[in-house]
Amino acid sequence: MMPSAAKRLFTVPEGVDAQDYPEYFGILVAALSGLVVNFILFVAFAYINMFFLMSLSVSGALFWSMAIYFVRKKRFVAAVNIGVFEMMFHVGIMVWIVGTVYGAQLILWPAVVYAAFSINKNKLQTKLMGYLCLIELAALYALVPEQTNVRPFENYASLIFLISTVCSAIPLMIVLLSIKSVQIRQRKQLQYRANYDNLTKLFNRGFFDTLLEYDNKTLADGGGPFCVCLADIDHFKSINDEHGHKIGDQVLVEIATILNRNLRKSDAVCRWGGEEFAIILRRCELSSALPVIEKLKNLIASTTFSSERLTVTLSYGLIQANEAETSDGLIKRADVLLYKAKRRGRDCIVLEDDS
Ligand SMILES: Nc1nc2c(ncn2[C@@H]2O[C@H](COP(=O)(O)OP(=O)(O)OP(=O)(O)O)[C@@H](O)[C@H]2O)c(=O)[nH]1
Repeated sequence: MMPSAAKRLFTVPEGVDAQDYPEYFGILVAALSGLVVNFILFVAFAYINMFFLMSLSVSGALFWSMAIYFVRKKRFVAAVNIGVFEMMFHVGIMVWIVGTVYGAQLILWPAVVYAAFSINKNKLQTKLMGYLCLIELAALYALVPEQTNVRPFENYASLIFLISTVCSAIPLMIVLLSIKSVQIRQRKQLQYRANYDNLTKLFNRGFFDTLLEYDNKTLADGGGPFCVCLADIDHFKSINDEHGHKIGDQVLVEIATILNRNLRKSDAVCRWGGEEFAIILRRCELSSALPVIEKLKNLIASTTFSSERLTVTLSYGLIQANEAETSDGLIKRADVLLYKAKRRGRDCIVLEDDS
């Protein structure tokens, strides 16, 4: 079982959005790794009585603890800056004392990448910190004389260099993979927002247009027939006016759920506009589409919506797609029928041959 302090540490603080989780955990894991590394260094230096380097590890641990504190306080930029500063400071002094042969300077590579971590950090600050790390790296190579005789490490230079390489590569990988997961999550979110309606989670109009064009092409290429239905909530304005927008939103979401659940997987439903929905019924003619829409109409009419237990009806315009018809033409035909349904007193389905 995870001890309660560790559990608390990995419990995301209130106010951190799900989209910021990779950033939060990336910074937290990097800071915890920094803390652990400094602890190990402290023990190692204590073992060989190197008191100054021990105190350096203590200061390093303090900086990483501060970084953890800031990330918990949702101050991601401050946490990153403290981490980068710790790495620069620590590496600079270490290399000044023991030289470059032991590879402590390699930790500046993950520092460059870590500098770019927080999304909220401005570009100039990120660039500046990255370049400072690189300038420090170059300066250490240029100014610090090579030393291979630092006691008691004189016979272990290549082994310590290998350990430094691994210890630099691991945080580099952690930071790069965290940045990658932030990127993937953001791309998925963008794709979702481009295709779906935020409130009802149905397809949005833009994506529906694309589907409709595809279905038109399929029909022209000899694919099966399909139907399109436009449906609009009746007197929705009065629901908003009498019960408020929040209840109006609830009604929209609940209607969307009914439409989605009661259509086949191969059909498609979208939020066409404010209180209007569009449906594609695939591989069916008007005679089989009508009972489906009638079923939806009856289901909605017999359901009570929202916490206010409202009854709601919709008006419907239903058409079958003709060959060589544009998406715009299809929607216009369905819209004319929907308008007719409204004029007929609402809560009804209108087809083209209805007089
Ligand atoms: N709550 C909520 N209301 C919305 C949203 N989008 C549009 N509306 C409302 O939907 C209402 C549409 O009103 P109208 O176009 O007059 O239509 P109606 O009252 O449904 O009347 P008919 O369509 O003629 O039956 C307006 O009051 C809009 O503010 C939304 O996302 N949430």
